[in-house]
Amino acid sequence: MSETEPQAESTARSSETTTGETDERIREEWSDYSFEGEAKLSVEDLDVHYGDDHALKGVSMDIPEESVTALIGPSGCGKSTYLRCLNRMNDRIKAATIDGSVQLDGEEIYQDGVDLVELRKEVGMVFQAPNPFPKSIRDNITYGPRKHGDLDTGLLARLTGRDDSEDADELVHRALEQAAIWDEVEDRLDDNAMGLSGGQQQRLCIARCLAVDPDVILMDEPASALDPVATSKIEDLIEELAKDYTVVVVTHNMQQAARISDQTAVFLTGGELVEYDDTEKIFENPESQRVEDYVTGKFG
Ligand SMILES: Nc1ncnc2c1ncn2[C@@H]1O[C@H](COP(=O)(O)OP(=O)(O)OP(=O)(O)O)[C@@H](O)[C@H]1O
Repeated sequence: MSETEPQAESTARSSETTTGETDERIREEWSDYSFEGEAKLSVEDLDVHYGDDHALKGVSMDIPEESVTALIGPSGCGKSTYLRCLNRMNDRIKAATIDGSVQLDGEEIYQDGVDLVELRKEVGMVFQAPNPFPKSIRDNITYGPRKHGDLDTGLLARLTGRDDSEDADELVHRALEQAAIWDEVEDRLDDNAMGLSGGQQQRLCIARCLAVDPDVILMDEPASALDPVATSKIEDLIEELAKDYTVVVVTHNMQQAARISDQTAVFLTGGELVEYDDTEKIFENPESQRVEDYVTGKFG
């Protein structure tokens, strides 16, 4: 992980780097951006329109497995739109038209016949505001696996006499432990999740996402509604999760992106991905003047 903090002062740069033409050159250069390990997701020429609004313009980038990729940029530049394309959540938005390609492990997710329930199981999502179900902590965790049929309960289980409670208990323990919240809730698993603090609720939502055994976890500003202590726990957790999962996180907080991510993609107004590189490079020595201005706080 990068220890880098955003630079306080910008270095002098040629004015020509502010032109669109030069941004194009920069994009061509980093389109060869190479990282260690395999690409988990490969995005090619992704365009999204909401009606006449062109929200994402020809975005191409590969996302490496088992690492943290941060998406940063000013409000409205298309970060959440991009994130939602990675598990086809934009399909739910009537006005959205999506063109281009997204491959997960080399398989096109935008081809006909893709099972969206399976896809969203493999590519899970955690939202900005914690959104636990108004059910017990235990039921929040077992809900997904039951829905996907991974825990066989109900009529069939009763008829066959099969008792899956042990499996369920193991699963609940594992997911809560992985989300670093087990110690805080182990003696109140049957309490309503709505009684947890905001930070605990968000870690429960992460545990709920982990319970269905995803490969990729998409996070849309997962700590923006939390206080600094709860935020720090989520950041630690994200770094820990990246040992086993591919994490893609949208954040407005540049220090956070610098602290927790391995690579950073900078989107700027108009839905363009302007630069994508190792996080250290983006924060210490970006190619684009516009990116430097953004990460040093000159605009945005
Ligand atoms: N459901 C929607 N219907 C219509 N337009 C939308 C929808 N969602 C986003 N947009 C538009 O698409 C553009 C990109 O929005 P998006 O939410 O992806 O940006 P963002 O970078 O994530 O913004 P923020 O940082 O404020 O969350 C904006 O112009 C926004 O108004």
